[in-house]
Amino acid sequence: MTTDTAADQIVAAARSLFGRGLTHGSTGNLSVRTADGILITPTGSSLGTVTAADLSLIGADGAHLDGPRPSKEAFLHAAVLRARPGDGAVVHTHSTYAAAVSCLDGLDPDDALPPLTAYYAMRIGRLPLLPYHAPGDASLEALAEATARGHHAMLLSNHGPVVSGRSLAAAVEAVEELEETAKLHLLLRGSPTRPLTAAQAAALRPS
Ligand SMILES: O=C(O)[C@@H](O)C(=O)COP(=O)(O)O
Ligand SMILES: [Zn+2]
Repeated sequence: MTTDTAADQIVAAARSLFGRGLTHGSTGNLSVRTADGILITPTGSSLGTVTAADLSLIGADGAHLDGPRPSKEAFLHAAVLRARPGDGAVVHTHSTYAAAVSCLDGLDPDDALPPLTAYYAMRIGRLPLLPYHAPGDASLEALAEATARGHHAMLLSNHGPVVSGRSLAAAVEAVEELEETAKLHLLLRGSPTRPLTAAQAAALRPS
Protein backbone atom coordinates (compact mmCIF):
# COMPACT_ATOMS: atom_id res chain seq x y z
CA MET A 1 0.00 0.00 0.00
CA THR A 2 1.24 3.51 -0.74
CA THR A 3 1.86 6.00 2.03
CA ASP A 4 -0.83 8.31 0.64
CA THR A 5 -3.50 5.61 0.66
CA ALA A 6 -2.51 4.51 4.16
CA ALA A 7 -2.60 8.11 5.38
CA ASP A 8 -6.10 8.63 3.99
CA GLN A 9 -7.27 5.43 5.66
CA ILE A 10 -5.73 6.38 9.02
CA VAL A 11 -7.25 9.86 9.03
CA ALA A 12 -10.70 8.52 8.08
CA ALA A 13 -10.57 5.79 10.74
CA ALA A 14 -9.26 8.23 13.35
CA ARG A 15 -12.15 10.62 12.70
CA SER A 16 -14.65 7.78 12.77
CA LEU A 17 -13.37 6.36 16.08
CA PHE A 18 -13.10 9.77 17.75
CA GLY A 19 -16.48 10.93 16.42
CA ARG A 20 -18.21 7.92 17.95
CA GLY A 21 -16.48 8.27 21.30
CA LEU A 22 -14.26 5.21 20.93
CA THR A 23 -11.26 7.43 21.65
CA HIS A 24 -11.08 10.65 23.64
CA GLY A 25 -8.49 13.29 24.43
CA SER A 26 -5.21 12.19 22.88
CA THR A 27 -5.73 8.51 23.66
CA GLY A 28 -5.41 5.75 21.10
CA ASN A 29 -3.19 5.22 18.10
CA LEU A 30 -3.50 3.66 14.63
CA SER A 31 -1.00 2.18 12.22
CA VAL A 32 -0.96 0.74 8.70
CA ARG A 33 1.78 -1.25 7.00
CA THR A 34 3.01 0.42 3.79
CA ALA A 35 5.61 -0.24 1.13
CA ASP A 36 8.02 2.01 3.05
CA GLY A 37 7.44 0.87 6.62
CA ILE A 38 4.60 1.42 9.09
CA LEU A 39 2.63 4.66 9.04
CA ILE A 40 1.44 5.56 12.55
CA THR A 41 -0.26 8.39 14.39
CA PRO A 42 2.09 10.78 16.20
CA THR A 43 2.37 10.91 19.98
CA GLY A 44 0.11 13.29 21.83
CA SER A 45 -2.33 13.81 18.97
CA SER A 46 -6.11 13.75 19.08
CA LEU A 47 -7.57 11.24 16.65
CA GLY A 48 -10.29 13.83 16.13
CA THR A 49 -7.93 16.32 14.51
CA VAL A 50 -4.86 14.41 13.28
CA THR A 51 -4.09 15.03 9.59
CA ALA A 52 -2.19 13.08 6.93
CA ALA A 53 0.71 15.51 7.24
CA ASP A 54 1.01 14.75 10.96
CA LEU A 55 1.65 11.02 10.51
CA SER A 56 4.93 9.40 11.33
CA LEU A 57 6.82 6.57 9.61
CA ILE A 58 8.52 3.81 11.57
CA GLY A 59 10.41 0.71 10.51
CA ALA A 60 9.47 -2.91 11.15
CA ASP A 61 11.65 -2.73 14.27
CA GLY A 62 9.68 0.27 15.55
CA ALA A 63 12.49 2.77 14.90
CA HIS A 64 11.44 6.28 13.90
CA LEU A 65 12.18 6.88 10.20
CA ASP A 66 10.35 10.05 9.22
CA GLY A 67 7.80 12.64 10.30
CA PRO A 68 6.88 13.79 13.80
CA ARG A 69 7.62 11.74 16.90
CA PRO A 70 5.54 8.55 16.64
CA SER A 71 3.09 7.22 19.19
CA LYS A 72 4.77 6.00 22.35
CA GLU A 73 3.21 2.62 21.49
CA ALA A 74 5.05 2.42 18.14
CA PHE A 75 7.06 -0.53 19.48
CA LEU A 76 3.78 -2.37 20.19
CA HIS A 77 2.35 -1.76 16.71
CA ALA A 78 5.61 -2.90 15.12
CA ALA A 79 5.72 -6.00 17.34
CA VAL A 80 2.17 -7.01 16.37
CA LEU A 81 2.83 -6.46 12.66
CA ARG A 82 6.07 -8.49 12.83
CA ALA A 83 4.19 -11.33 14.53
CA ARG A 84 1.33 -11.23 12.03
CA PRO A 85 2.64 -10.88 8.49
CA GLY A 86 -0.88 -11.37 7.10
CA ASP A 87 -2.18 -8.34 8.97
CA GLY A 88 -1.76 -4.80 7.71
CA ALA A 89 -3.04 -2.55 10.48
CA VAL A 90 -3.21 -2.11 14.25
CA VAL A 91 -5.66 -0.13 16.39
CA HIS A 92 -5.27 0.77 20.07
CA THR A 93 -8.01 2.53 22.02
CA HIS A 94 -9.06 3.31 25.56
CA SER A 95 -12.69 2.66 24.62
CA THR A 96 -14.68 2.87 27.84
CA TYR A 97 -16.14 -0.59 28.31
CA ALA A 98 -13.04 -2.48 27.17
CA ALA A 99 -10.91 -0.26 29.42
CA ALA A 100 -13.34 -0.94 32.29
CA VAL A 101 -13.00 -4.70 31.79
CA SER A 102 -9.21 -4.30 31.75
CA CYS A 103 -9.44 -2.98 35.34
CA LEU A 104 -11.52 -5.88 36.72
CA ASP A 105 -9.97 -8.17 39.29
CA GLY A 106 -9.82 -11.91 38.68
CA LEU A 107 -9.79 -11.90 34.87
CA ASP A 108 -8.64 -15.02 33.04
CA PRO A 109 -5.25 -13.97 31.61
CA ASP A 110 -5.78 -16.32 28.66
CA ASP A 111 -9.20 -14.92 27.77
CA ALA A 112 -10.50 -11.77 29.43
CA LEU A 113 -14.03 -11.87 27.98
CA PRO A 114 -16.48 -14.75 27.58
CA PRO A 115 -17.76 -15.55 24.06
CA LEU A 116 -21.19 -14.05 24.69
CA THR A 117 -22.19 -13.95 21.03
CA ALA A 118 -21.27 -15.71 17.83
CA TYR A 119 -20.18 -12.44 16.24
CA TYR A 120 -17.69 -11.82 19.04
CA ALA A 121 -16.35 -15.37 18.65
CA MET A 122 -15.93 -14.75 14.91
CA ARG A 123 -14.38 -11.31 15.09
CA ILE A 124 -12.22 -11.61 18.23
CA GLY A 125 -12.01 -15.20 19.44
CA ARG A 126 -9.80 -15.32 22.50
CA LEU A 127 -8.68 -12.13 24.24
CA PRO A 128 -5.41 -12.56 26.18
CA LEU A 129 -4.81 -10.10 29.00
CA LEU A 130 -1.30 -8.65 29.16
CA PRO A 131 0.03 -7.62 32.60
CA TYR A 132 0.07 -3.94 33.49
CA HIS A 133 2.90 -1.85 32.05
CA ALA A 134 3.00 1.93 31.92
CA PRO A 135 2.06 3.31 28.49
CA GLY A 136 5.10 3.26 26.21
CA ASP A 137 7.01 0.76 28.36
CA ALA A 138 8.94 -1.17 25.71
CA SER A 139 9.57 -4.05 28.09
CA LEU A 140 6.13 -5.27 26.95
CA GLU A 141 7.44 -5.74 23.41
CA ALA A 142 8.55 -9.40 23.58
CA LEU A 143 5.39 -10.60 25.31
CA ALA A 144 3.18 -8.62 22.93
CA GLU A 145 4.98 -10.07 19.91
CA ALA A 146 4.73 -13.64 21.24
CA THR A 147 1.05 -13.19 22.11
CA ALA A 148 0.22 -11.65 18.74
CA ARG A 149 1.53 -14.75 16.94
CA GLY A 150 -1.57 -16.58 18.12
CA HIS A 151 -4.08 -13.77 18.66
CA HIS A 152 -5.05 -10.68 16.73
CA ALA A 153 -6.59 -9.00 19.78
CA MET A 154 -5.20 -8.48 23.25
CA LEU A 155 -6.18 -6.42 26.26
CA LEU A 156 -3.61 -4.36 28.15
CA SER A 157 -4.35 -4.46 31.90
CA ASN A 158 -5.72 -1.18 33.29
CA HIS A 159 -5.40 0.34 29.83
CA GLY A 160 -7.27 -0.90 26.74
CA PRO A 161 -7.34 -3.12 23.66
CA VAL A 162 -4.75 -3.60 20.91
CA VAL A 163 -6.26 -5.21 17.81
CA SER A 164 -4.82 -5.98 14.37
CA GLY A 165 -6.56 -6.84 11.12
CA ARG A 166 -5.81 -7.63 7.50
CA SER A 167 -6.92 -4.07 6.80
CA LEU A 168 -7.47 -1.02 8.96
CA ALA A 169 -11.22 -1.38 8.37
CA ALA A 170 -11.09 -4.95 9.71
CA ALA A 171 -9.08 -3.89 12.78
CA VAL A 172 -11.52 -1.04 13.50
CA GLU A 173 -14.48 -3.37 13.10
CA ALA A 174 -12.92 -5.84 15.53
CA VAL A 175 -12.26 -3.09 18.09
CA GLU A 176 -15.91 -2.06 17.81
CA GLU A 177 -17.04 -5.65 18.40
CA LEU A 178 -14.72 -5.97 21.39
CA GLU A 179 -16.11 -2.76 22.85
CA GLU A 180 -19.74 -3.87 22.42
CA THR A 181 -19.01 -7.26 23.98
CA ALA A 182 -17.24 -5.62 26.91
CA LYS A 183 -20.40 -3.52 27.35
CA LEU A 184 -22.62 -6.62 27.24
CA HIS A 185 -20.35 -8.34 29.74
CA LEU A 186 -20.62 -5.45 32.20
CA LEU A 187 -24.39 -5.15 31.66
CA LEU A 188 -24.77 -8.84 32.43
CA ARG A 189 -22.57 -8.90 35.53
CA GLY A 190 -24.61 -10.35 38.36
CA SER A 191 -27.05 -12.05 35.97
CA PRO A 192 -26.80 -15.74 35.19
CA THR A 193 -25.41 -15.84 31.64
CA ARG A 194 -24.98 -18.58 29.10
CA PRO A 195 -22.00 -17.82 26.83
CA LEU A 196 -21.27 -19.99 23.81
CA THR A 197 -19.79 -23.34 24.77
CA ALA A 198 -16.06 -23.86 24.21
CA ALA A 199 -16.85 -26.00 21.16
CA GLN A 200 -19.27 -23.41 19.72
CA ALA A 201 -16.71 -20.63 20.19
CA ALA A 202 -13.82 -22.69 18.80
CA ALA A 203 -15.80 -23.46 15.65
CA LEU A 204 -16.08 -19.73 14.90
CA ARG A 205 -12.70 -18.42 16.12
CA PRO A 206 -10.46 -16.46 13.68
CA SER A 207 -6.82 -17.51 13.23
O1 LIG B 1 -2.15 5.37 27.05
C1 LIG B 1 -1.26 5.99 26.44
O2 LIG B 1 -0.65 6.95 26.91
C2 LIG B 1 -0.99 5.54 25.02
O3 LIG B 1 -1.14 4.15 24.93
C3 LIG B 1 -2.01 6.18 24.13
O4 LIG B 1 -3.11 5.68 24.02
C4 LIG B 1 -1.70 7.45 23.46
O5 LIG B 1 -0.31 7.64 23.34
P1 LIG B 1 0.31 8.36 22.05
O6 LIG B 1 -0.10 7.53 20.85
O7 LIG B 1 1.79 8.36 22.29
O8 LIG B 1 -0.29 9.72 21.99
ZN1 LIG C 1 -3.15 3.85 25.46
